[in-house]
Amino acid sequence: MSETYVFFSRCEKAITSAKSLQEKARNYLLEQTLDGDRISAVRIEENQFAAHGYAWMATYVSALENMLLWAQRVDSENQFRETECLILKIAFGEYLSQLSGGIAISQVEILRPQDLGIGEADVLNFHTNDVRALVADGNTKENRKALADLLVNSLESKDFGALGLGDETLEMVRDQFGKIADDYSDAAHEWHLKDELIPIGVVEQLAELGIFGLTVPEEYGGLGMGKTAMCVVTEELSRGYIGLGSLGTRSEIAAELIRLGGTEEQKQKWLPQISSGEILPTAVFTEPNTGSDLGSLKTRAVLSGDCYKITGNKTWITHASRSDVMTLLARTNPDEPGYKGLSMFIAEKPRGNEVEDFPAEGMTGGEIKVLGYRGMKEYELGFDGFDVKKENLLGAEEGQGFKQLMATFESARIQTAARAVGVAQCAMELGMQYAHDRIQFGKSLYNFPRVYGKLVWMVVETMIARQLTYASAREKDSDRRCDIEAGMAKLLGARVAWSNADNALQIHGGNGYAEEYKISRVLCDARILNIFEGAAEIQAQVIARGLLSGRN
Ligand SMILES: Cc1cc2nc3c(=O)[nH]c(=O)nc-3n(C[C@H](O)[C@H](O)[C@H](O)COP(=O)(O)OP(=O)(O)OC[C@H]3O[C@@H](n4cnc5c(N)ncnc54)[C@H](O)[C@@H]3O)c2cc1C
Repeated sequence: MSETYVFFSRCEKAITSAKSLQEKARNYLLEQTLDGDRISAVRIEENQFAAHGYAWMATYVSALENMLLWAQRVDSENQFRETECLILKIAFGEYLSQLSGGIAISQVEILRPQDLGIGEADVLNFHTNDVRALVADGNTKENRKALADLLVNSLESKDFGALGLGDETLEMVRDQFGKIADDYSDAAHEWHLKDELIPIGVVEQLAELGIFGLTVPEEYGGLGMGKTAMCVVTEELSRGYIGLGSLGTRSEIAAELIRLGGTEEQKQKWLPQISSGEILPTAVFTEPNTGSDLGSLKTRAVLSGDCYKITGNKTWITHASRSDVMTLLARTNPDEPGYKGLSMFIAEKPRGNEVEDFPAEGMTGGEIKVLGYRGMKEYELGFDGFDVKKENLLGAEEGQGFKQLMATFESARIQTAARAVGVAQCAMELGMQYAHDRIQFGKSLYNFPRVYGKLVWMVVETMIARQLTYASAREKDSDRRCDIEAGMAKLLGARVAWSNADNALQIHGGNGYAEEYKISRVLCDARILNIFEGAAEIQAQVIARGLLSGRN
């Protein structure tokens, strides 16, 4: 029996133990939250810390499962080298330890086993010989040092462990977009510092490469690629700059909305123009008093002749000025205060110009200055009798807006998870470069265990977040429901991006705090990932509810 085989089979058995632990937590939570045979929303909220902690626990277990699948795939391609072996060892050692020792669901909230009704005996049962062996030979100082030695030239070789994409086309796509990301890396920092829009020439270049229609079916003018390709492109562009990786986000949302919820006529009309990048969409959902609880939004749409008149306020609208069409969620039925009264519109608007950001009748707007995630700019918008043609009601049916939007959440979250992985990789690479260049106490920072230890963990955890993201994309590509998987990828990815950025800045010392250094920007860029596309608490809620109701 080969050593690799023994290792994999040990990982498999540890996953079985982790799943038993997860099952104990689930049973405990069901006891707390079941009202008859239904899960009670009120009781979930009363037990929110435990419920969200359970979501995190399940995310860790899924992460381990997907890491093992990754390793097996890589091994089948004869690419399971010492680097991949150490990544797997450290990942298993650390996450298994945290499962029974405590998971930081935020910097100030540590989930302990007892919070989920898991007693000492259960923890002892979890610590099987296999789990103990993996922890003992997991995130150890020897393994961290060995991996740090193997990664010493990674910035030149761009080899931070085999990705296991298993597809030559995807590898080529990755190379192509990776080069673009590298080419614009310096310019992007200038756009950020000057708080400028990404130059339109760059948008046009990316449009020509098809990023706006990547996943749109070919019959509607897109490239007809899967969500896995979307992840690869998004990750690489975001590694250069989150703004580049986010240019396609609103096109992806609009295209999904129209593809899944539009009439055939709407698909024929809008999808080709979105795919080519001829029109840039913006997503207009959030309101000043309504963010996470979108179902209660207030902006009204009243039918008057051939048009709906839109009245109300929206906020946090990305790329709003330089866009040509808004996917706009508004209330068509005032007697229905919940999500059932909402409808989605494909609202045309003129693009902003040098004189006016919003040269449209019935529409005003103002820029919101932000810490990071610049390059497209954020706006608050006011609508006062703004006209939207009746034919632009999505699906030609009122009251479907929230459902239509929910149907796009999986894809949007997978795309955001990929952005997070790109930002995490960027932070790690910046930290590694600085650690090599900076000499203190007569040697480069990379030589200190507390410095390479941070970097090694960044490499490992970025790979974990990446594999979870690819796994959710594969689920989506197989047409399976994957709201839980997408939520897990987004939840973990956002944390990894933030912790990588924070720790890479730490490695930069004082210089990291200077605007001149890219890591200062990456820290600000990374922070948003835990807030938009569903804040971390909302993702945890979705995951917990889904798992408690028996979906996985
Ligand atoms: C840079 C940026 C770009 C954006 N782009 C767009 C865009 O293009 N289009 C658009 O429509 N919107 C956009 N948004 C809005 C974004 O989607 C919202 O900020 C997000 O949904 C959170 O809503 P909120 O800010 O109102 O926070 P709130 O809903 O007020 O929540 C604040 C915090 O409270 C906590 N919280 C909320 N609900 C719960 C709960 N049930 N349980 C426990 N904790 C909870 C969370 O920690 C959350 O972060 C953007 C936001 C930003 C900052």
